[in-house]
Amino acid sequence: MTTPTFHASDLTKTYRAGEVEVQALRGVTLDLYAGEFVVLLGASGSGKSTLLNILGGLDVPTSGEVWYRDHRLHGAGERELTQYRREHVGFVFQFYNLIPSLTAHENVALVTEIADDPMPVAAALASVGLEERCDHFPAQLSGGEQQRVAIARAIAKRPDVLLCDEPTGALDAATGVRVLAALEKVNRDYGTTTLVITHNADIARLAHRVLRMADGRIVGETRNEVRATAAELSW
Ligand SMILES: Nc1ncnc2c1ncn2[C@@H]1O[C@H](COP(=O)(O)OP(=O)(O)OP(=O)(O)O)[C@@H](O)[C@H]1O
Repeated sequence: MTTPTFHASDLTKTYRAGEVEVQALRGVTLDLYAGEFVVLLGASGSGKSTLLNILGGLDVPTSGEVWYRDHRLHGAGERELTQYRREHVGFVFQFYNLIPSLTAHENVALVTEIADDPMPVAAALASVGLEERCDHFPAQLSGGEQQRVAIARAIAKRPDVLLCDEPTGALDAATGVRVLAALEKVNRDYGTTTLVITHNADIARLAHRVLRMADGRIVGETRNEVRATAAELSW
């Protein structure tokens, strides 16, 4: 077995708000491997975003270990986590967070200007099928197109890892399929290790591996011997 890209062991996360404690993760152990497309399913509140945020260096666990290759993420300081995110991780969220006053090209360029070895902006937009729309502002693009710009922005710095939290959550099915096709293509073309959180079990058919969370734990894991393509999905 190859060395995992991510290795997490017995992760817990407790949020405290005044007197109230919420145990968002209650002992998560998981390995993710280079080039995998993994879907993380689970009910609202089961801990999916918390886990994604810890893997992405946006948050730190309360206890347990989490490694990205030889980067120790548990106990890392803000500076190290910022550098880790900048060098290795692309994020895609439910809401695209594009800057309204910048064109699609300029939104992606914001990232390529500070990355070490970025792909050309036009190539990033072409890989999500938006080369013709580079001069459009977000308000001139559909929700699905805006999300594809967000994916182009996330991949333009050639991250090793793409972490996607409900990337189709705000989209209708037909539009969501095009966004998923873009994620599938990025995973295939660049070998980007991809983790997608969704409530939608149908989307799990795209994955190499499907993890299910409940109540702060991983409670199930399946592997798709035959993966569906995005075009075959409907919900
Ligand atoms: N910053 C925070 N402060 C306090 N509690 C939090 C915080 N973030 C998450 N939680 C709580 O931790 C638990 C897990 O939340 P999380 O967002 O990881 O779940 P989720 O599975 O991603 O849910 P959803 O599908 O609704 O996004 C929930 O009970 C949530 O209310």
